[in-house]
Amino acid sequence: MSQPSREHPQQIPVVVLAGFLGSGKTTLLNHLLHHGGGTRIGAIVNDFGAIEIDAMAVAGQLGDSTVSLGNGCLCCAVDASELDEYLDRLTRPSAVSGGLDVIVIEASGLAEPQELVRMVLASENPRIMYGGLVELVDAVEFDATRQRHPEVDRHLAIADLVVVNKADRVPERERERVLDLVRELSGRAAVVPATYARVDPEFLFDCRPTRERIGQLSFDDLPRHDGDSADVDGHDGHDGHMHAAYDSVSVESEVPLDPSRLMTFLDSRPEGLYRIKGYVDFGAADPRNRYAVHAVGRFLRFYPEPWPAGERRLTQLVLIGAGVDPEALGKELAACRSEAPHTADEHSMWGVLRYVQEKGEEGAEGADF
Ligand SMILES: Nc1nc2c(ncn2[C@@H]2O[C@H](COP(=O)(O)OP(=O)(O)OP(=O)(O)O)[C@@H](O)[C@H]2O)c(=O)[nH]1
Repeated sequence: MSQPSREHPQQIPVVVLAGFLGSGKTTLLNHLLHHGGGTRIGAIVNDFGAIEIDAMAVAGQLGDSTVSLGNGCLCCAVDASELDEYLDRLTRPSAVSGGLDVIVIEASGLAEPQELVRMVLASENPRIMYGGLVELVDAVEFDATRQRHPEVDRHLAIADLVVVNKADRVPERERERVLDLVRELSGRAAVVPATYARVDPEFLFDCRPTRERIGQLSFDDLPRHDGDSADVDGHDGHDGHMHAAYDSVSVESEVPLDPSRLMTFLDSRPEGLYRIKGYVDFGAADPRNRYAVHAVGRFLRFYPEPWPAGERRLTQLVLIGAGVDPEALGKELAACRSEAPHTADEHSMWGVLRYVQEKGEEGAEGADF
């Protein structure tokens, strides 16, 4: 979307990637990393939850050009000077050989995008420039998300690019309806449908020089919502933010989980438990693979993948929900630990395998968090 101008050839565009929980932000970031056509991408990954699942999912692909902001919501967890520190790290001439072409900040699914944009605009780092806001929309969940979070409309209104994702999961007429609605709400943004966030990377960053962005946001363009007294650093009351209503639980276990117990837990998960992500170790039930797990609303999928060599065998899960009892959820998950982690029961994985994607059924890029 944005490109260093001739006057500031070394300025690196910083693109903010936002969108509600599970809409496909990490999938898009991974897509860009795979299909960026040689563009050197730095990433700042922010997660809501104490275990950095998203950072793990992109780690290894970026080497020293990724930094992770850890627990909490970017718009609250750090102030502009802290963000600057991360940007400095990525833009230091020695940081990545040859330098980066673009930096992508993957916001937590509960972030307030305008706060992030403000932070980038307020950055004192002369080597960066604001490169635009990309909003991901889950086409399946869009109506329900808007109902629960009317502020989504406000987020779309300041976006530069809206990717209406999961097109594969809605019939064509429904897709067109959502696209029209998003176009109406987002005003000046380019709106593109996508499956597995496969959009042309050129939508986000220009691989060739000098295309100046038209109508780039400035502070004045950023709407201030009711009660928003944010200063330039983006510090304000956070009561109206989406994350104020959400709780997250992080669970880590060295004892493998019992597949049947976990499925009982997942099949009866409470309505408000909107998002689950992480990796599960089923121990002797499948010693070769770890299972990436994703739940978004009522959608559930497991993605088996061979344990990386030398990786500690751990289950790491982050659960995010509204109106849930984090302590009770933690206890329920703890009760899913296997009592006989070294004994395999050949039937025990059946429940899990129902939720494993068939080859060719979904995106070829597999488990993208
Ligand atoms: N069917 C389908 N699934 C998708 C698509 N895009 C992403 N997914 C799946 O949706 C789930 C969530 O995707 P992520 O990329 O992790 O979403 P996210 O926005 O980073 O999630 P949070 O970090 O929790 O906010 C994963 O299981 C993805 O594989 C799509 O276009 N179609």
